[in-house]
Amino acid sequence: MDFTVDKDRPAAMCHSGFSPGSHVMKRYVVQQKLGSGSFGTAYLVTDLKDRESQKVIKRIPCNTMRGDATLPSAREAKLLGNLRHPSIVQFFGSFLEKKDFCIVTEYCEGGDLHCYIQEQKERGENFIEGHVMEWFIQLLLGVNYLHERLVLHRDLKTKNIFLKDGILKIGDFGVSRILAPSDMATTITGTACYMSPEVFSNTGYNTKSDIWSLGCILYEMCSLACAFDCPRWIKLVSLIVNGPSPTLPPKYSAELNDILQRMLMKNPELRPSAKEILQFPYVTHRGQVLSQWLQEVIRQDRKDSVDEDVARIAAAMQEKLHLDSLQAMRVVQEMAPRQRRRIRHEDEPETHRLKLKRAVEKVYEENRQRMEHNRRYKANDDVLWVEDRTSEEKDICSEGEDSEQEESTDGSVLTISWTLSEQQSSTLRAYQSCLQRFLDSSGDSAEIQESVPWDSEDTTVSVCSEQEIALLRQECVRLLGEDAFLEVYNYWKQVYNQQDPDTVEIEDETLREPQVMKLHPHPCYKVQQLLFLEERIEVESPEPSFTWL
Ligand SMILES: Nc1ncnc2c1ncn2[C@@H]1O[C@H](COP(=O)(O)OP(=O)(O)OP(=O)(O)O)[C@@H](O)[C@H]1O
Repeated sequence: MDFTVDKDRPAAMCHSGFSPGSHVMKRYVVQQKLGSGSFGTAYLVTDLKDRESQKVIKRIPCNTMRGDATLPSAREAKLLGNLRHPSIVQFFGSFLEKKDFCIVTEYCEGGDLHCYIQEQKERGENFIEGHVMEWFIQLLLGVNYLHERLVLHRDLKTKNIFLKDGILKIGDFGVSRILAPSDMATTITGTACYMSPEVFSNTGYNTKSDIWSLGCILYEMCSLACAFDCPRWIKLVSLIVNGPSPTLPPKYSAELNDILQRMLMKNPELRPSAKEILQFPYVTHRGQVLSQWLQEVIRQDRKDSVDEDVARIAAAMQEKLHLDSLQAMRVVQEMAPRQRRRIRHEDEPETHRLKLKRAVEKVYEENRQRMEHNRRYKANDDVLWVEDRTSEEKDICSEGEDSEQEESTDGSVLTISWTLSEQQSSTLRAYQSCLQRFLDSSGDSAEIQESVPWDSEDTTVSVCSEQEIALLRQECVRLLGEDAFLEVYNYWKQVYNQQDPDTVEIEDETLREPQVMKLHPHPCYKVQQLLFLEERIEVESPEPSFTWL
């Protein structure tokens, strides 16, 4: 449903890229291309000036940008660097490479949430509620952080959420700002199925519009399908604006479904803020369980690293003793039989050494067993989560699970998916302290130090202007070429001029679907958006003149 283009992309849209092994800005070595999206191409790179860490460079052709937007874009990019939160993909900087604008961000090795959900869908299993709740809380903390700083994301979707060290991170919010710092292009041309009703009625995009999108993401995490989806733009709009809100599958709790319904209220004023959602008793309870569990994992991890040190020392001692014994044996072998008999009686130090060796072996074995016991971690999954299963879920999940699980004091089952690396453990510590701070302060925002003054005071922005529509039209022409654009545009215009564009049977020969729509569905979908917006701008009243279902 969104406009990700790669294979589908017409030749006109292809642009220059980095080749693997090449150096960029004498600092980054390109490892591989990660993929292409609507705005540009993402590459995995090694940063030679930052401990050879892995980062992502997103290369955006300047012709994708609105007008001469590079200067404001650079300013926006600089401001993005001020945002630091465990649930937000870190933005490192930007530069111009030839004629392309490049932004450098943190690399999230777990890929994006969209792919993760697709894989789960292929397995035919839903995520359990504990898993969804942990992700949801991570996203709420990130969105709350942005909103407290008066920053709107404007393009929240599963493709813009990444997994790193088992934590979900909101990314790509910079791209929309950087591409269109002075207008709202991305608000109207973003991914349609996450758009809120107010975007279509042109009453302004605000923090509550992000909440709507987050609600769509919550639904998708539970149902493994889009909350609102339809191949026809006009029908999709009608579903979002007037259709009923979807409900979660019955396996999820009434509390979670209630939260979803509140996030998907058609009237943005009735939707709760991220902070309010975090303060709902059900979410707070889950947050507390999660925070305690994280504390335990961090404590355990510290203890494990001490245990590892003890084991290393024990092993070194054992090796030293072994070498000493070999040395002693060689000396003894070189002796005459009489000499050997004599020293056998004087062999007190050797007996002492054997005792010491046995003691060290015992400590070593104890340590090994303890470490094994402590690591009741599963290595087959790339996600960190606390299970809080119903007994039925426990039965289902225990089939085929060979990892040991422990009941915590409040009955939740604790599971961690890996042995923590230094980086993972520091991410978890940052996340735990951020969650705990929120729980302790009940969301008190007095601590905000820096503010990123992008969005207006009330963080409401208009969503559509004639200029925007002109730009969208230009983009459609660029993507499809003039002739194909006109063919698709005229086709949809005629379809929409029918009495009920949704149900009309297209019998008229002149209304045969253009071939290009099959070849390049994503750009053609944009043409539908264009028509919708043109219609919107023509009418004075905020209500669209289409026949709504
Ligand atoms: N920080 C990152 N860490 C890991 N993978 C990333 C990162 N940023 C982007 N990617 C991956 O690179 C690919 C291209 O991403 P990009 O953001 O350009 O497009 P998209 O999000 O797929 O589509 P669109 O731009 O239409 O939203 C995707 O597969 C995405 O998962």
